[in-house]
Amino acid sequence: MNDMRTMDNAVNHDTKITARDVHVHYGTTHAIKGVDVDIADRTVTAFIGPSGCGKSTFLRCLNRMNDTIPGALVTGEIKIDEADIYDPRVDPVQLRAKVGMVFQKPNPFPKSIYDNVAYGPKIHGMARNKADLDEIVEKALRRGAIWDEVKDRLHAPGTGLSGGQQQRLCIARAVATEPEILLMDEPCSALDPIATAQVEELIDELKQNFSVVIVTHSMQQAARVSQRTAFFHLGHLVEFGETGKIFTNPEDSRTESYISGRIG
Ligand SMILES: Nc1ncnc2c1ncn2[C@@H]1O[C@H](COP(=O)(O)OP(=O)(O)OP(=O)(O)O)[C@@H](O)[C@H]1O
Repeated sequence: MNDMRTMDNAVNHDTKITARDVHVHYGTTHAIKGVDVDIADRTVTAFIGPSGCGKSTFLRCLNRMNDTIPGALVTGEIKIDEADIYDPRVDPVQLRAKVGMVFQKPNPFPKSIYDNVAYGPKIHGMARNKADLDEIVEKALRRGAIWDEVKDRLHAPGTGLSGGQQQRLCIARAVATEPEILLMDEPCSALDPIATAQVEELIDELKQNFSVVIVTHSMQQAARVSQRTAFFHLGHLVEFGETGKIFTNPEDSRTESYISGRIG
């Protein structure tokens, strides 16, 4: 692992997240086994690996979403910008504003398009008045690459949009609180190829401002959108490095088997 980290010169951004010896247990299931990783700032990092290997579990460690799962126990150390996110003084709600999340299935609130995006900035006291809030909503919808499609129907329900539009609305909602990191758990798995291409293009733009970590079942997607890839297998982070290298010249035979379709 250490060799992989130092050999990986493809992205030179600073480290945003460090994880050391992270383990996750769900009751008697040991889902994550001693993961060490450094995730770079303003970079797309993909988590790949066979079903059940722990990708989503590890992703949820990064904004303490596992706290909400009864019986889940996370140990080890995870730091964002050198600060331990599991320190008891950290408020998980504030943390999740800084580390936004987009889920597999688009999940807009049963509210208007405007209110979906305005909700987070409102509860975090980001707007002094209505004009401020309007500006925040517009900026987020633009960053979500959906402004042009919704600007004339901001007060229509978010649930009335197409699946791909709903997912971009959810991305706009996630970026509205000005997070620094965006976690995406298979964000395109419910989308058709056109909507998938739009979201992938958006992910590419988002990396200018955010660290993006994406769980994907599609190796093609990982290759298209990410600069770094982590391959998980049976709860271990087997290999982590520059995406091109992972897909063309992996070090570990398990990675090789997975990318060539022999496991998974
Ligand atoms: N809420 C939970 N309660 C108990 N066990 C869980 C829970 N979530 C995940 N697990 C277990 O932890 C392990 C890792 O699951 P996880 O969903 O993180 O894998 P994954 O790689 O994201 O899988 P997939 O690609 O199928 O989504 C599996 O054995 C799974 O059954």
